[in-house]
Amino acid sequence: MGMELLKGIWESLGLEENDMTKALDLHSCFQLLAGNIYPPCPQPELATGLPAHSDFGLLTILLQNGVNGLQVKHRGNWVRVEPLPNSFLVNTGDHIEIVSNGRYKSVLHRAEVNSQSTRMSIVSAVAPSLDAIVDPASQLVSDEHPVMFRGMRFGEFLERHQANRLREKSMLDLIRLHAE
Ligand SMILES: O=C(O)CCC(=O)C(=O)O
Ligand SMILES: [Fe+2]
Repeated sequence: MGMELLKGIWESLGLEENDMTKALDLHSCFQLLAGNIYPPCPQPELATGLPAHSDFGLLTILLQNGVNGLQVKHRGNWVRVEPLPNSFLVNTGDHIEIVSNGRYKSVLHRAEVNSQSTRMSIVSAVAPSLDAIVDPASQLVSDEHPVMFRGMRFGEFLERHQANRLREKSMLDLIRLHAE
């Protein structure tokens, strides 16, 4: 499913699927499956489920147990995302922002808790191969669109990500070459 979605994204950017599969070594891509559990909290207004962050990787595919909690930042405001029954929610990750030279943005999101129900989510991340050096696709760099990020081996990005606290889009800021 991730690969089908990526195909559409490459197409929307005018990139060749084969080129991207090769550049990011997607035949041995890094995939991570993680589960989050948010038990009911007696004072939800004093607690955070997950602080605001963007995900590493290209896409994250999220399955929720039908309990509200996810919020995304949209035009400066936090917006609640209602889980739709029998659906996956897909977030764009930092590496789509890097590869697309900023055409796509990674989604800033957070999870809140509530006092009534346990919330659960399962996250599947689709990311480049650990040894792939991820940098903006050369076809998307021009005088009007100067290169926005420096290249970094995905494995190194991940190690640094794991060593840091989740904080907004701080990982992208580490490799950003121009202020937005
Ligand atoms: O629980 C959620 O809805 C979000 C989980 C999440 O953002 C993450 O695990 O990165
Ligand atoms: Fe996330």
